[in-house]
Amino acid sequence: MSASQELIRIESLEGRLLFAVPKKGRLLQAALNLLEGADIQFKRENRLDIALVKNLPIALVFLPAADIPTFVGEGRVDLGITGLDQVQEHDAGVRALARARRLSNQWSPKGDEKPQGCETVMELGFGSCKLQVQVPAKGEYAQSKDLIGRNIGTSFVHLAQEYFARLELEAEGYTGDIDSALVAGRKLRTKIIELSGSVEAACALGVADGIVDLVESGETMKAAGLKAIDTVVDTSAILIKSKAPSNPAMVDLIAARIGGVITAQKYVLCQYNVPRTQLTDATKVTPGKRAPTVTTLDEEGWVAVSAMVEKKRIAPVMDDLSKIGATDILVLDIHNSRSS
Ligand SMILES: Nc1ncnc2c1ncn2[C@@H]1O[C@H](COP(=O)(O)OP(=O)(O)OP(=O)(O)O)[C@@H](O)[C@H]1O
Ligand SMILES: O=P(O)(O)OC[C@H]1O[C@H](OP(=O)(O)OP(=O)(O)O)[C@H](O)[C@@H]1O
Repeated sequence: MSASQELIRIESLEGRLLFAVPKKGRLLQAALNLLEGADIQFKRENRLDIALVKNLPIALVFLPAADIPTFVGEGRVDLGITGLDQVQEHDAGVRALARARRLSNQWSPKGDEKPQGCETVMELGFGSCKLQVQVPAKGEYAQSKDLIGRNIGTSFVHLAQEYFARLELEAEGYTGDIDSALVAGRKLRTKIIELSGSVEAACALGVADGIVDLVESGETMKAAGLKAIDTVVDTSAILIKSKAPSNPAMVDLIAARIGGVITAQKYVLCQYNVPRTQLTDATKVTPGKRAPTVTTLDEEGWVAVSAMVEKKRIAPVMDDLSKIGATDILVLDIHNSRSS
């Protein structure tokens, strides 16, 4: 792209809310599905990492999931979709930088003028996995503390540093807060080795004694001959916003739309008829998200009930309703929803 085309693009961002979306990897497709459900319409040109939204004053910015907390945290981008693990790693990095500044006396108590950091708006219901400490399945290490003083391979360097600092301090009987201990210039005995991918290979290749990496099904871990011995973070995808968004009303609108899509994905609508005498029992089975809707049927002693039920619970709920005497039980998909 020529410099002038680049300029036109940057100018066309003016007045638009910037929304960061993972550009590849595990979160990309689910994030795109959410945007589609929220009717955020855009066309991503080949190789361009910015896409203007056609029907709203928004621009999507496609970034690596690991960088999104930095852009949102510094207020360069208003909203973002990424993993909680990435936000926590970023926050741990900010703490490490602050400690390093204090140690070198470059720390100013006033801090920067702009509010830093990002806020979680909501969990998005995908990208669930665990950041775990893993060791060779047939090796000598049984607990994380056995790895103190050893080599640890990870892409989550700052979380791993804090995790092992805490372990080392516990092993020494230290009960104060770890930040003060680290600010006091305490050196980590465990060596954290930064790796950018294929972390599971590090033990077999002799680079590391243990690793800290993500586990979902456990297939990759098993294939590499590793086992998990502790969890550092239980993570899933989240929507984050900057502490000083350029257009708070637009942030709220997008959050409400995305929240509606998530609710629609999570719930089904269950409708049934039940004798009025059984209504109390039936509404205990289907209390609804807020409350069930009950209408009188054109048949003496019967009512019709309609309630939202979590998709994953619908089969036992239908069994219970049948036992109570409910009939004509229907389950309907919810296309979209809005609760406020
Ligand atoms: N196996 C998994 N199951 C579910 N979610 C995952 C899984 N692996 C990663 N994630 C989530 O997706 C985020 C991005 O990971 P992913 O491996 O897709 O990154 P990436 O941008 O492709 O980077 P990299 O080039 O380092 O692989 C993670 O931070 C985590 O929140
Ligand atoms: O427990 P599992 O279901 O096997 O998933 C875990 C793997 O998924 C992620 O990697 P990904 O496949 O996204 O590739 P990457 O190593 O390039 O990040 C993660 O880093 C693990 O390697």
